[in-house]
Amino acid sequence: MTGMLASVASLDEARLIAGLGVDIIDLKQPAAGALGALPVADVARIVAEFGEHHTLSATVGDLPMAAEHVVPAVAAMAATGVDYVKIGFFPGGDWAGVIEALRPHTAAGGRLVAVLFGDGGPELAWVARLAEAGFAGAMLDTADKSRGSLRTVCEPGFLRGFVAETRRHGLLCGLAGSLRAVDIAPLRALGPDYLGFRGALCGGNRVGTLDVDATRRIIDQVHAP
Ligand SMILES: O=C[C@H](O)COP(=O)(O)O
Repeated sequence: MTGMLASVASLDEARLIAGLGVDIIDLKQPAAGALGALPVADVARIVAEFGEHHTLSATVGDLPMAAEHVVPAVAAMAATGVDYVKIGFFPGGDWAGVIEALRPHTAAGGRLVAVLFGDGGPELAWVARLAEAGFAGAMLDTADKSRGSLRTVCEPGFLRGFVAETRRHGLLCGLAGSLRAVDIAPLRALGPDYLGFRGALCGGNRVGTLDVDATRRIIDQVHAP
C-alpha cells in the first residue's frame, strides 16, 4: 500500500496532524526552500514528543552539494533521533563526493533518503550509487515550486523508471512535488512506498498554514482501497 508523507513546519503543526494517520511526518521549513530545514532544536523537541509512536523524517536544508556542507548538517539532524534524514541532491556540485563522505554514516546505521529533483533532470543511474553507499531511500521532488506538479515536469516513463530502479535496488521510494488530489491515483498506480505533500495540505500555498480537513482528504485518497 502507498503511504502518505506530510511535511510540517512546527511542533504545533505536528500536533495538529499526529492523530490523523499520516505514515511519515516530515519536518521541514518550506519558507526556507524546497527542502528548507527546521532548527535542530525544534526537530529534537518534535522527536521527543512524537518519535516513539510516529515515523519522522527531517530535511537538512537547500545546501550546496559539497561534503563540507552536507555531512555536518546530516550529523546534527541525525543526532536528534529522527528516523530518516532527507538530503537534497541539487543539480551541480559534487554528488559523488557527498555520497562517499556519507558512507561512514550509513555504515553506522544512519538512515538517509536522497531527494532528487525531477525538474533538474537527474540521471537514474544515481539510484544504484545511492543504494551501494547504503542509503535507505530515494525520493523524487521538485525544486521550482512554480512549475507545477511532479507529473507536469516529468514524463510518465521517467517516473515509472525511477520507481522501478529504486525497487530493483531495495530502496524506499517516495514521490512528491506540488502534488494535488488529481495526482494521487496516477502516481499510486506506479507503486511508490509513499507520496509526499505540503502545498496541498495548505490550500495550495506551501508556506501557508496547514489545514486539517485538507490533510484528512489527502490521507483518505492516498490510503483508499
Ligand atoms: O516532501 C514533500 C514535500 O514537502 C512536498 O512539498 P510540496 O507539496 O509543497 O511540493
